[in-house]
Amino acid sequence: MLSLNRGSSLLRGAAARTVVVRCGSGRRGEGKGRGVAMESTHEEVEALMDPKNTVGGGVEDTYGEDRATEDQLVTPWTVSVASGYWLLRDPRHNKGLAFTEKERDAHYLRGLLPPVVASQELQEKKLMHNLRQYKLPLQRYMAMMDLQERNERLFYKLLIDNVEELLPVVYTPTVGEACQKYGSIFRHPQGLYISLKEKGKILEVLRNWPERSIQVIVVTDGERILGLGDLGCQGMGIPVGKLSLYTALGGLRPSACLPITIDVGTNNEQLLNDEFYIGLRQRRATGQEYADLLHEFMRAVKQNYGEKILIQFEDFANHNAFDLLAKYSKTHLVFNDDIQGTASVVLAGVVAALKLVGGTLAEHTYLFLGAGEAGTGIAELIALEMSRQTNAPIEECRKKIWLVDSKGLIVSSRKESLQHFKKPWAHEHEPIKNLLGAVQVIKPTILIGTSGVGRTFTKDVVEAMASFNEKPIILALSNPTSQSECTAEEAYTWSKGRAIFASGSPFDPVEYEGKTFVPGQANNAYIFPGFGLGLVISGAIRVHDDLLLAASEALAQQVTQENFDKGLIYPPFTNIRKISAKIASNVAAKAYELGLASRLPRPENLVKYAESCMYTPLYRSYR
Ligand SMILES: O=C([O-])CC(=O)C(=O)O
Ligand SMILES: [Mg+2]
Repeated sequence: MLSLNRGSSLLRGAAARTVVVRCGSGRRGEGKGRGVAMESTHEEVEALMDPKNTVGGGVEDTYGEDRATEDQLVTPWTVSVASGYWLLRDPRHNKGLAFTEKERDAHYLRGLLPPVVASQELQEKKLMHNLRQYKLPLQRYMAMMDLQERNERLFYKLLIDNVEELLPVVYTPTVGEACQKYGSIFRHPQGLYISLKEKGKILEVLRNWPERSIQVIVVTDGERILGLGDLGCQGMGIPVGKLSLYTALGGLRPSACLPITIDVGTNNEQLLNDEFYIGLRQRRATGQEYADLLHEFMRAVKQNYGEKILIQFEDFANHNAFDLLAKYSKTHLVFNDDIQGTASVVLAGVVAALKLVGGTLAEHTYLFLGAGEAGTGIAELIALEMSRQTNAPIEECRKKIWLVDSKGLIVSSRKESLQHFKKPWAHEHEPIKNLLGAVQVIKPTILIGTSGVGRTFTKDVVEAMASFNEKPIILALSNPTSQSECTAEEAYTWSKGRAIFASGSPFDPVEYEGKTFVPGQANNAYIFPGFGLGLVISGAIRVHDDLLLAASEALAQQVTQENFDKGLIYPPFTNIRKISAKIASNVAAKAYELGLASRLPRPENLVKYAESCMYTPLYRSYR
C-alpha cells in the first residue's frame, strides 16, 4: 500500500526520479494476534490499549509509525526509483551489460555503459571463468561478495547454477577463513551490527535497515564461529553466508533476509590486539548485561516485524545458545541452527545410512565426541525419533546414546559437575578417560564427531570402529575442514574402504584400491533453507520438535538408489531447490496439522506452492 510522497530524496537532474514514499502502511489481514494463541509482553499489551495509539489489534503497522504517539520519533521512509548512474550502483536492480537498448533509453543509461548488450548467461560464463582464475579460496570469496554488492541477481544466478562449486566459496569452509580475516578484507558493510553502544536504541537501529518486509533474521554474537571459536564482531560472515543460502537453496527473497551480528565484545586476545579489528575493543559482556541486550533485541524484532518473523540463532557459545532457545521459543518463532538444524540433518543421514547397514534406530549404539550444541542436539533428536518408533520412553532411548567430552565419557558419577544440557546423557558406567577407550568399551555402530577439534578420530579410533563393525558409520561434523575430526581419506583408508562417511565440511571424492568413494556433506545447509521456507509459507508462529522431524524425514526420502550405490547418505546439492521444496512442504504440512500455521486456507499442493514461492534470479524487464 503506498501513500503520499512526504519524504524528500536526492534528485540528480533528470537522471533520478522519486516516485513513492512508504509510511505507516496498514495492511489488513494476516495481522498480529489473530487466530492463534500468542504471548504478548505486558508492555506490548499496554501499548495496544493506549488511547493515543491510532492503530488497534489486527492491523499491521510494520513501520511503527501509526502506533507511535505524537511525542515519539519515527523514520520517514522513502522508496525511490533508481535510474541512470545510481541504477548501475543499486545491486538489487543493476544488470550491468545486460541492460537492453530500450532500458538504456528509458532509464538514462546511455553513455554510462559500453555499447555491447550481453545476456545474463554470458555474464555468468565470464564471471565463472574469472572466479576459476583465482588460486586462493579467499579471493573467490571476496569476488563473490563484491558481486553480491554489485549485481544481486547475477550473484544468485551463479550460486544457484553452480551450487556444488560455489557453496564452499560463500559458505563453509571459506566463510570461516573470511571471518578470521574479516577486518582486513572488509570493504562494504553487510548486514546489521548491533553493539552494546546501541543499547536502548535497538528499535531505531532496526529501522535504519532499508528493507521493511523482513521474513528471516540470522543472528550471531560471534562467540563460537564454526569450530573456530570466538571471532567477535567478525562473525558477521556467518549470518551473511547463511542468508545467501536461504535465498539460493531455499528461495527466500534476498530483500526478506536480514543478517545481524550482536557485538558484546570478544575474549579473543588476538582480535583485541589487531589494529584492523572491526568490533568493540572490550571483553565480552556477560550475565545481566548480556541478557538485557539480547532481550531488548528480541523485543524490538517482534515489535518491528511482527509475530511471524523467523529468528535463527547461529554460532552462539553453548551456554547462551541453550538459554536463549529455551527462553525465546515460548514467545518467538526461533530455532537454533547448531542445535536443531544440525540435529535434523544428521538424523536424516543416519536414517538413510540404515538402509545401507540394516537395523532400526533403536538397534544401533551411538557414540559422540563433543557434548555441546550439535552433540546433545543430535542425540536428543535421535532419541526422540527412536521413542516415536518404538513407543519406549525417551529416557530409555537416551541410554543407547553415549557422549564423550573433554573430560571423557559422560557418566553418572560426573553428574553433579555437568552443565545442564549434558545431564540427560550421564548414564551408569565406569569413568573412561578418552575417546579410544570409550570406543573399545561401548562398541558403537555409529561414531559422530561434534567436538570442534580437528584430527581427533585417529587411526586407532577408526580401526577400532572397523574391527567390530562391518560398515562403521563415521560422521566427522566439525567445521571448517581444519576442525574436521578426520578427513574423508583417513576414514576410507583406515577402515579399508568399509566406512560410511560424511562430514560437515566438504571433502573431494577419494580413490581407495581402485574404487571411488564419494563422501556426503552432513551440513545443516540441507535443512535450514527448506525448513525456514516451510515456516514462512505456512505462517508458522512457533517451532516444534515435530517440525524438525518432518524436515529430517523429507531429506532422508530424497536419497536415491543411485546415491546409495555410491555410498552417499545425502543427495547431492545440485538438486537442492527441489529438496528444499519437499522439506518446506513437509514442515508446512506438519505446522498445519499441529495448528501452528496461521496462513489460511492451507494450499492444497504444498510442494507446488513452495516451489511457486521461490525467488528466481533471472533478470526482470524494466518498463
Ligand atoms: O556453518 C556450517 O557450516 C555449519 C554450522 O552451523 C556450524 O558449523 O556452526
Ligand atoms: Mg553454525
